[in-house]
Amino acid sequence: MISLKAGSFLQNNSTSFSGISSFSHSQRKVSAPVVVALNSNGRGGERKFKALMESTLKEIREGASALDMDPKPNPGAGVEDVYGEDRATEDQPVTPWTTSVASGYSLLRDPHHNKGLAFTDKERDAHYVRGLLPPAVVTQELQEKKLMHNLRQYQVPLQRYMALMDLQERNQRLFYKLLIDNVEELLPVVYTPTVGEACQKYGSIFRRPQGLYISLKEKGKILEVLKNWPEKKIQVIVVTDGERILGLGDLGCQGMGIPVGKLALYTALGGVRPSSCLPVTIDVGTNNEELLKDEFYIGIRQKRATGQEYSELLHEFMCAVKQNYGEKVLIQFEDFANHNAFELLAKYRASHLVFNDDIQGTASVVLAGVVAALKLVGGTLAEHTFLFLGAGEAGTGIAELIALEMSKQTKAPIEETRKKIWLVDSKGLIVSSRMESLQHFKKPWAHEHEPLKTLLDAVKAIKPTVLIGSSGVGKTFTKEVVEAMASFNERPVIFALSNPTSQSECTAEQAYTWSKGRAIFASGSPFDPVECNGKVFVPGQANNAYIFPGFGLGLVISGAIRVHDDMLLAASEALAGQVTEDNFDKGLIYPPFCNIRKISAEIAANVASKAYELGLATRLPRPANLVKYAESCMYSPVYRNYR
Ligand SMILES: O=C([O-])CC(=O)C(=O)O
Ligand SMILES: [Mg+2]
Repeated sequence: MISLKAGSFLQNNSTSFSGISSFSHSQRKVSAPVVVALNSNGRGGERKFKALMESTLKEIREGASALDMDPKPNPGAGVEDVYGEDRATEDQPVTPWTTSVASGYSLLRDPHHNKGLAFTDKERDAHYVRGLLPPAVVTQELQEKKLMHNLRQYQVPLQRYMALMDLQERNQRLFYKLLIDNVEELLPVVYTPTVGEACQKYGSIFRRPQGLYISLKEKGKILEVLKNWPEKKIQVIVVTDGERILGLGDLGCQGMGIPVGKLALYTALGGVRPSSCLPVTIDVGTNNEELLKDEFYIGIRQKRATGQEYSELLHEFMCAVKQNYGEKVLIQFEDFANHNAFELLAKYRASHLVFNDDIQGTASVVLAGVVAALKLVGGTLAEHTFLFLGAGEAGTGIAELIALEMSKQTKAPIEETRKKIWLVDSKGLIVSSRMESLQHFKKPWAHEHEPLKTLLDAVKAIKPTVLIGSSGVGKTFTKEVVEAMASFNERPVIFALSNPTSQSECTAEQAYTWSKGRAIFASGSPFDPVECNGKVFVPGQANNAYIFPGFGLGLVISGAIRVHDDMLLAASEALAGQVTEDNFDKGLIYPPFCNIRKISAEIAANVASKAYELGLATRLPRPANLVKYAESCMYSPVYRNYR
């Protein structure tokens, strides 16, 4: 039994040699190695293993609990916590059935436990790392200071990205500490816009796999592939098929940067622990000719599979995930092309815990921004008129959520409230005479109007109070468009949502100068503050990064089994509620990102509360104070002491 377990450890971890050698270390001198208890459910075949291990592990168990657990409140003896792990208590210590062992050199090479120069002298002795490090012992804070200093030396954003990815591979806790403490500075590096460039060059900068690759070659074997992933307790999966990466189009297998980046934010911004996160890229080929010809391309070299071949692979994936991780694992769809995104969401929302960030997350964050903006411009939602450029996932997703909220507020049927919202696509204003040729997700927006070809014509005819860009095409909010908005609105609300920065419909500077400083502006990718007529304007970042980490945390802590639209409204309400008077005074419609963990806890609590109300939560009893509970569940990147 032991050899079987050791074998599977060998198979699943590239540290095979160290696994064996330090395991024998552990038999020689049991208090020496770092031992990590992964699970204590004592299931089936593992029982025997547990019994066999029991005597050996007795002495080293103290060390185990020091490493395994985050310093969090104990929800009760023998109680499974939200991470599905049993917590040790005085009368009921954790009894590990699976161990992985790392000490000495392999400990320094293990990003989950490596602390670099922060290993104390005692730890260096106890864990066989003495002499493997230079003599200085430093704090995590000093390491952080040094890394930030080094990062700032790089002028090229992609170099910063690569340095951060290296850090994540080297020392996970330090990576998250850096990200959490410097969120405003580092978000544009690990996320939009730099992550877009990283995906474009992913084949060249690829060093180590950071997630699972499921290609057509894995058809029929997806369950096995999932089992190859070293972590077993997965709670959040972000999956892409790479067909519409940000506004950059089809990047095939190189879209992996997106799930990796999104999940880094799940941990840093939402506190979901890194070991519970799984990035996945489904590779069904790419229609990107340049990539197909690129010798460094890392995906399968063929045109995209479509139709039955595509949906069978996706279905196998969805079933395997549920079979392997259960009902409560969240699957976040990210950057799928429109045609698949809507279909996948509709197909799986009743049977799986699924969430499409581009449709639903973006909708929730924009609704929050619009609600906050109304405090500055006045009027209720239903008193405003909305015009979108772009009728894809983001555009129709936002439009629908705004219509839903309007309908809740006014009690008017949603068919009525939709009439306050107009969409322009590549063929012009969406109107009823185009109904026949429209894709199904555009049909609800085909209102009675004469056909109009351009955005400018539509702006002049519809006279929207709120203009939202979600087209993925940059520079489309021209001077004429912004000036037209400013001609009939005292405070035009303008959201340029497309990512990365190169695809933004206009820049912050353009919005402010062309509107003579009157626009209330937010964008998907970050822009620096702008000075206009002697005044400084701080643009908002209407990015789904405000929502998905807290939203996911809310689902996790309540054990939700399905996503309901009311949860999106709950998330949106919580976010809008975090904008302070002080923020409004500065013209801000989103709270600053530096408070994001607090914001995420509020969002999580509101979402969890809705899950309980709707009877979709399985974690019982409901914690009395959901905000406090959400905060207590958040991952802390502070180093642990290894006794
Ligand atoms: O990643 C982002 O910044 C927002 C997003 O989901 C997208 O643009 O597809
Ligand atoms: Mg996206």
